[in-house]
Order: sequence, then C-alpha cells, then structure tokens
Amino acid sequence: MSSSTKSSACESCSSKTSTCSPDSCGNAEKNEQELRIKNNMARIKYRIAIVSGKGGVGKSTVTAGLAIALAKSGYTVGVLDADVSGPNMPHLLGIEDEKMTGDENGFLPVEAPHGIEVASVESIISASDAPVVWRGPMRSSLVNQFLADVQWGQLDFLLVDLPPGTGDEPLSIMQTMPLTGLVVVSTPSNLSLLDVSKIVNMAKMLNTRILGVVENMAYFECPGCHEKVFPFGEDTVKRLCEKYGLDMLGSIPMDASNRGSDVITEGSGIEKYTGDIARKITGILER
Ligand SMILES: Nc1ncnc2c1ncn2[C@@H]1O[C@H](COP(=O)(O)OP(=O)(O)OP(=O)(O)O)[C@@H](O)[C@H]1O
Repeated sequence: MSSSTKSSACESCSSKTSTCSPDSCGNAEKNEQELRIKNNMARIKYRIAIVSGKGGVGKSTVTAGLAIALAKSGYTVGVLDADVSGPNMPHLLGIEDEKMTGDENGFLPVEAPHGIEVASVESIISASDAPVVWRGPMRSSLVNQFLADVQWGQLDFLLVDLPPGTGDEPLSIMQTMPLTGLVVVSTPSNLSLLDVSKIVNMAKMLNTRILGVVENMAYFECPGCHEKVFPFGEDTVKRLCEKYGLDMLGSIPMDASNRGSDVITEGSGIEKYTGDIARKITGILER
C-alpha cells in the first residue's frame, strides 16, 4: 500500500485519534488479530499440527485418516488445511464441491462426513484446479485469518495440515498458534529422514512437543504371497525415533485399496492404520 493510500484510508477511519499513525494502526490490528487467535484456539482442547520434512510423504493423507478415526471415536474434530499452495484436504475427505461461507462473525467451516469441520483455501477458490499463486506473506496472512476467524465451535481436536518443510510458512504458523504438539510424518527413505531431523530441531527451538512419528509407505505387501517388500529400507524410522527419544506412532504400508482415488474410504488400509495411530495419540495425550 502506498503512503498516499494509507493516509487517505486514515482520513476516513472511524477510529482515528489525534495520536494514531498508520504504523500504530497496523500494530493495533495485529494485536487484535493475535487476541482473536488466542480466544478462538482457547475453545479447542488439543491443537495438533501434522508436519513433514518433505512434500509427498503422505502428511495430508495421514491428517485426513486421523480426523476420520478421531471423529468415529466420538471426538469433535476440525481440520485446518494450512497448506495454502497445495490444499488437498477437501478432496481427501470427499467434499471438494462444498464451499465455505461467512457471516459478520467470520468463516464457517464445511462439514465433511462424520461431522468433521474443514477450513481450506480450496473451499474458497472457485475451481479446485485453479492455482494458488499468492506470495508467501499473503499465504501466511490467510492462515492467520483462518486461525482468528473460523467459527469452529467447541472442538476436542483441531488438526492442522502444515506445508512441508521448515520454511517461513510452517515456522510462522507454529509460532502464531498455541500448539499441543506435532505429529511428524516420514517415509523410511534417507532423504525424508534427513529432513525430519530439521523438524526435530525446529520443534526444540520453538519449545514445541513432538507427540511422535508416523512412518508412511513403510512397505508393500504382495497380495499373492503376502511377502513384505521394504523399498526404502527397514526400521529406519524406528532408529530415528530411538536417536531423538521420540515415540513411533505407527507404520502405514503402501495401500492399494483406494485404487488411486486418494479419497479416504471406509474400510481402506489407510483408515485401519490411522485408526491405530489415533488411539496411540489419544493415549499419549490422556496419559
Ligand atoms: N500409504 C499410502 N499408500 C498409498 N498411497 C499413499 C499413501 N500415503 C499417501 N499416498 C498417496 O500419495 C500421494 C501424496 O500424499 P499426500 O498428498 O498425503 O502427501 P503430502 O505429504 O501431504 O504432500 P504435500 O505436502 O506435498 O502436499 C497421494 O496421492 C496419496 O493418496
């Protein structure tokens, strides 16, 4: 915004005082948003971010599977798709045609099966194949707006699907949001594990608890002879957990039962394995 636009906006501002300036006004807005985030998050019992060092390791799939498992166990669950440039949550939960609405109190999430409430940029853009070409600050500011203004109601769990890696965006969300803990998703490949080490260090830096690590695409089981094949190596995630003193929450094999649809279906392998992982997480939280 140019300074001339700022000053003309200031002239017409109803809260204008003799001492305020465009800078102090920006700070006041930021403080007000931080307060709204704090109040909105205070109504949610457990706020868990699902993170990964690399893209494509199944972070969103695990988030959707956990949401279904927790909701089926009777918890009230919301999912915030904070992966603004690659929002997939509505697709994974089978609600990609539903759009979020809003009123004077904020955004209303879309309801997915099992009563899961979902907020995603995919649910506010007109077509699911439209690229989200916003620059970093705009993406972060949308996520902050979601954190402050989505009307979740009283939730047991808010699962936040973060963008992969340890860049600006996941960092800023982790700093803004009061998190109960992180669930880290990794494949057993060396590259994925290397990047998990960065997540572990970032969590230490931010004093954020890691609830544990999920190993995804751990192995492939031959449907004929049931032999397990480990394309990325065996026990690599287990050894990483031992190295950092982390809980291993479970291993999910390559699952062919969705037949490439990506949507998490009833009775699929993903649903079964994420169900076991959800029970482990609730056990850790309620310990
Ligand atoms: N265990 C699995 N078995 C088979 N396919 C899987 C499994 N986990 C994930 N996939 C598939 O892998 C692809 C990538 O998964 P997903 O979008 O969840 O990854 P991601 O880590 O969230 O990626 P990004 O963060 O880059 O968006 C999807 O097509 C998903 O259906």
